[in-house]
Amino acid sequence: MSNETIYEDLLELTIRLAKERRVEALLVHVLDAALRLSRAEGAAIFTLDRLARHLHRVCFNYRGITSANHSDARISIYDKSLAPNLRDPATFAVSTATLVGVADIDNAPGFDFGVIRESDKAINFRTRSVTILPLTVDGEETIGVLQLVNLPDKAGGFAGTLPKPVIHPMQGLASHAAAAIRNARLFEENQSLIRQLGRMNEELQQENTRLMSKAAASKSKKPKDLIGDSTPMEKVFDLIERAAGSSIPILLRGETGTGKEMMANYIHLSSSRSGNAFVAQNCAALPESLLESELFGYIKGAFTGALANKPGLVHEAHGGTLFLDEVGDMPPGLQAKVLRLLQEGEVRRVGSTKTELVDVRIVAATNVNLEEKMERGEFRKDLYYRLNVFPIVVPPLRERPSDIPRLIDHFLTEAIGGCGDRPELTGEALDTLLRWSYPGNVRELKNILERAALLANRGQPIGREHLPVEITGFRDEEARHALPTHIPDGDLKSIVGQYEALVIEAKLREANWNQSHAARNLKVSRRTMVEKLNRYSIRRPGAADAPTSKE
Ligand SMILES: Nc1ncnc2c1ncn2[C@@H]1O[C@H](COP(=O)(O)OP(=O)(O)OP(=O)(O)O)[C@@H](O)[C@H]1O
Repeated sequence: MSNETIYEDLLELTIRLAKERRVEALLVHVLDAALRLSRAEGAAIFTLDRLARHLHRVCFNYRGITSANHSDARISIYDKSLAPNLRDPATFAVSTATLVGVADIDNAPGFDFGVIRESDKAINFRTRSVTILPLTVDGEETIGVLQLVNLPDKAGGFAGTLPKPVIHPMQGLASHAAAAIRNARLFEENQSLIRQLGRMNEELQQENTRLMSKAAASKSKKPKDLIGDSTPMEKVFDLIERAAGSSIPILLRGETGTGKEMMANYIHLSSSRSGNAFVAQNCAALPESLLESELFGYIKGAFTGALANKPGLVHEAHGGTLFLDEVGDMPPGLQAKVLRLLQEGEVRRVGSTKTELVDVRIVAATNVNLEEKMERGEFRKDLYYRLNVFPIVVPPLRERPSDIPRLIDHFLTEAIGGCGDRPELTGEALDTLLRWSYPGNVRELKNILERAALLANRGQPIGREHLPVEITGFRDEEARHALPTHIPDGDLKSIVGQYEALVIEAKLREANWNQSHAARNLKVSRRTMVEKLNRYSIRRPGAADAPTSKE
């Protein structure tokens, strides 16, 4: 092989190595070039592991039998007594960073060729001579060895070593190969670190999002005076928070006094509109014409007394929230106007021919059965469907008794208005409050406690005697169903009559003396109810007349 060919080969390899970033492909190039240059029968590359304890054969080409995979073939750098293993020619070359050339392995007593013979057996090969070049980077760090086997000898056999003119180029090849292998490994490590970092980054981002949503949830704008941590109320708050981000209309449903207005306010506070106004209007409180001018405003001269233009509540709520309480009682004429506001965002002031655009979110509330009203033609279907996009039902207090203790605490603190100590409750009074069914819901509890706080002497606890007779007249649910301990003498009809009177009275108290309500609960007609009230002379405490008329 001429010098020119050698250098051309080396140049080509250098170019290839510079381009190749995959370690395996690079090893194959190095072996090819080494075989061409040395004309050896086989070549292999061994590299040191991270801890420099073993040499691993990572690639070989013996008479065309190749492998570029990490194989199990490995040689220990240290012997059992942890001294460097200098008997094996490869570990000797790597430990001393010197070239080893053995022309005949059967006649080289200084070395142990056990590993070579073992691997020969595995591939049915016979190694005669071996030349091992250390793979050293920058003349400092040895990362492995290049092993050439069966170099040609002058006699045409394979007992040769590297001819002198090839030693130098071969060492050049080894040092290029060492640098390229190290760089490719660094590149692969970098890639895997980048992938690892990417995965860690993704995990961090997920964790961050989780923490942020947790923080957002704990930064909930729920006002402090909005009490409720029972499961039914948690569900309500969850729905509110879900809907808060959008501007869809919300319909709050629930009995009177359950806190619908407070919820409406909370919806507003949780939304992006919280910087603008929250405006509430009770639709049952005003006659139609007044309600219209209140809601939509008027222009000067629209009616007697309209001395100047006046904006309506919708204008005031621009950018914010308009709460329409008792929407079920909205007069039919106005329902069409509210529908237009909902659909187009358009309003027209009383007396004006011009329409204006406003941006308001509508939250409506009702304690009546809108579906029944719709059936009776008292509530527009289109408005119903438009309002009922996101209904939230606020449960009655009797369905969330676990909220009662905190509500009691809250209202008693409120009742003293920051003056003096909050009154205590006797166990009996607390028991009574916990057992009551609250037809008037939270508002009723609030009223009971405000009254009791006034009645109790300062410094004295609130007892049963400070609670309304309507509620102390009751025993608990079980007692109501159990037979009384004393059954009066008499015939069955009169005994049952006495119980009937007691039951009717109890139901009336429960319904706040609303006869129709009590009749409905007892599933009797109102006429039967009135008859029985007269028969048993039942009347509301404090009422003078006979109970035959309307409530
Ligand atoms: N969860 C609550 N925490 C504290 N106070 C409450 C709560 N719910 C209701 N209240 C109080 O009860 C009273 C009635 O509440 P609100 O007016 O919001 O009820 P509502 O359902 O809108 O009643 P209505 O249907 O009669 O208009 C208010 O004084 C309110 O402060």
